[in-house]
Amino acid sequence: MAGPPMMMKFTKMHGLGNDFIVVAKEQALPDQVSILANRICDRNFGIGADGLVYLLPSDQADFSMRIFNADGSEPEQCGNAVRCVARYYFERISSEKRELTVETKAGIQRVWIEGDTEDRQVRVNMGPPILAGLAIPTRIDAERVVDHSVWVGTEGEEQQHFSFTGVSMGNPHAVIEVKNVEQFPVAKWGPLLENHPIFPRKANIEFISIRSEDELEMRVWERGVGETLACGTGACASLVASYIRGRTDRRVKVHLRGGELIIDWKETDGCVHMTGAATFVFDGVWLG
Ligand SMILES: N[C@@H](CCC[C@H](N)C(=O)O)C(=O)O
Repeated sequence: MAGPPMMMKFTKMHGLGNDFIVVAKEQALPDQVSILANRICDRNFGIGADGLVYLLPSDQADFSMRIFNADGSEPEQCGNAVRCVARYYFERISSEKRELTVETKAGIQRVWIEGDTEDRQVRVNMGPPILAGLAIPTRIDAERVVDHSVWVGTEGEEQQHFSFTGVSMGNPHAVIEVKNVEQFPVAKWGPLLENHPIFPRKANIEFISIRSEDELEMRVWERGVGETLACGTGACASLVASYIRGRTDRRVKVHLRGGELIIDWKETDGCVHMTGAATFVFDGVWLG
């Protein structure tokens, strides 16, 4: 661990409005990186972002990525951040190859840089979903957690019933189908579900409405962040849950508040591929 940076160069990027402060060319994480993430992601007193992302050296892949949520917690995975740092690496560090490998806490991922600068898309193989209850993790000892009932609310207050399907894409997700996701009070029920004791490491909560067998709408309450405009792993989890519940095909377009992602759960190897935009916003210097 290195000492805290006084001045730190960063690049602001986003994947469909899921925004990150990307820090590259450091050799190691600074001390107290969680406190830094919490301060720097603050939208009033910091730069403002959903997460702080470090692009670091790796001896197993082209580079490694560590991400910290806005509350300072470190998730295992982040689909939109992987796509952002892959684009960063390709355009700012080495454009030698369009197929890259990225080491994350959830394993090594393969990423493809597709299209021209104007219309650049980034595809990532997010690996196979984890469906076993205890592995997601949930407190349910079952091979799959499909349409499992939970009640949320506090004693004396309004109680609400939900049916969720559990999926891990390296990080834990609970997917809930609702009638009209656009009108759904995500900020009311999201935090109660995120912190429900059925999820020992909390969970990201996706609320979805199915448009057709190949299109769905999704809003997300992210663990450690709150409602965000998009979530890559959440979109993958939503497709997996919808397919195993017989509600969609294996390939869908996911409409998020910040844009669209194409999610494809390949029959050949059981891996979930995600394709979408990753966008540069600006470069800056954090004065700590
Ligand atoms: N926005 C992300 C997921 C970020 C991590 C998440 N908040 C967690 O704690 O698991 C994505 O694009 O996947």
